[in-house]
Amino acid sequence: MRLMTRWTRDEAAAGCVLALGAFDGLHIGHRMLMAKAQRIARERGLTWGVFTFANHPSTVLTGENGKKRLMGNMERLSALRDMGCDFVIQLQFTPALAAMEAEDFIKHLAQCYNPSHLVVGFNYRFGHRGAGDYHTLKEAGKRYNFTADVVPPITLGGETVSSTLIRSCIDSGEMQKAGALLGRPYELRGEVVHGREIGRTMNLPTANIVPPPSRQLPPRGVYIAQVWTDGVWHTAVTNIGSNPTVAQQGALSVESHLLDYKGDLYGRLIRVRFIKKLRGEVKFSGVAQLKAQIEKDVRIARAWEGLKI
Ligand SMILES: Cc1cc2nc3c(=O)[nH]c(=O)nc-3n(C[C@H](O)[C@H](O)[C@H](O)COP(=O)(O)O)c2cc1C
Ligand SMILES: Nc1ncnc2c1ncn2[C@@H]1O[C@H](COP(=O)(O)OP(=O)(O)OP(=O)(O)O)[C@@H](O)[C@H]1O
Repeated sequence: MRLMTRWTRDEAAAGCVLALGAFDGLHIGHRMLMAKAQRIARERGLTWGVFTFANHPSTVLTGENGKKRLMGNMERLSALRDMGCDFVIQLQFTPALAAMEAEDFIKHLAQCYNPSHLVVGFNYRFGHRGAGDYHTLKEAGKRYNFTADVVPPITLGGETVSSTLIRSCIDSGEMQKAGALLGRPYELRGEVVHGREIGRTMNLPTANIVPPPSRQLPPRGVYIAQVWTDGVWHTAVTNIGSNPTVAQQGALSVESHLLDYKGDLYGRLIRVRFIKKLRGEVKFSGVAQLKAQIEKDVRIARAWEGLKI
């Protein structure tokens, strides 16, 4: 899979099928759209690619920090590669790009990548103040020699799937619903860093990661989780919080106790998948009470592991 990060003419892309969008999280709606782009490309013997942005457009459009991300760029690129994508055009969304008129945007797209077909969703907007939509694309295609397809809303349980809906599920701890909309459990990745090393004194060692501030975090509390390390998924209990029982003003940490795992994880890359929220974070009167509660959390996770409920 090739990665392009600039608006430059790319002869190799000529004639391709292109899927356009912000594509944060690669949820089941995004995947349906991409499956369509891939199917059309394969039927016509063409390559297919994704046109997207390295930063979420909201980082420029809202003037604040923008929407929290459901996926890091590396994670997204590796998922797109696994989906069989031939190339990704991942540009920086800048104020200049936000100010580009819809017609100019199409002109740039046509001149740089010369696609023969575009695939967008029903609510895709582009150009200054979101003036362009799929009608604009279809019309412009007559002049720039491409056709365009629009994907109708993909829904789940009567709701239109969207990155916004998934963010709000994660924000309220509805991890099972978030997982259903994503088509996989919500995941954070990171290198295991050193904590206070109190966990091991309770016989409950934890692997701590520090997700980037740009990532959407589930609310503070304890979760049944799965942790990936060295190619194996382990059932785990994960706490997101500041450990009020043992810390005065602890920083927020994401720490997982892997069931039935012995080994040194410091410095390793782990993936933490959030399956189900069990409870909120509690300030216990002492370490003994905290330990008893975590052991209870572990028993629930073990029962889940047996049943996979
Ligand atoms: C499953 C799980 C649940 C936890 N629940 C709480 C909690 O409710 N209250 C709390 O103060 N700390 C909680 N903790 C955090 C512990 O205080 C922390 O793991 C312990 O102090 C070890 O920290 P360390 O990794 O910095 O050594 C929890 C940790 C885990 C793994
Ligand atoms: N549920 C869906 N059904 C069909 N197409 C979709 C769906 N969700 C997104 N798309 C399309 O996928 C592309 C990427 O859209 P985008 O990343 O803005 O998705 P989104 O989930 O709607 O995000 P947000 O909630 O942040 O607006 C667009 O072409 C969009 O129209």
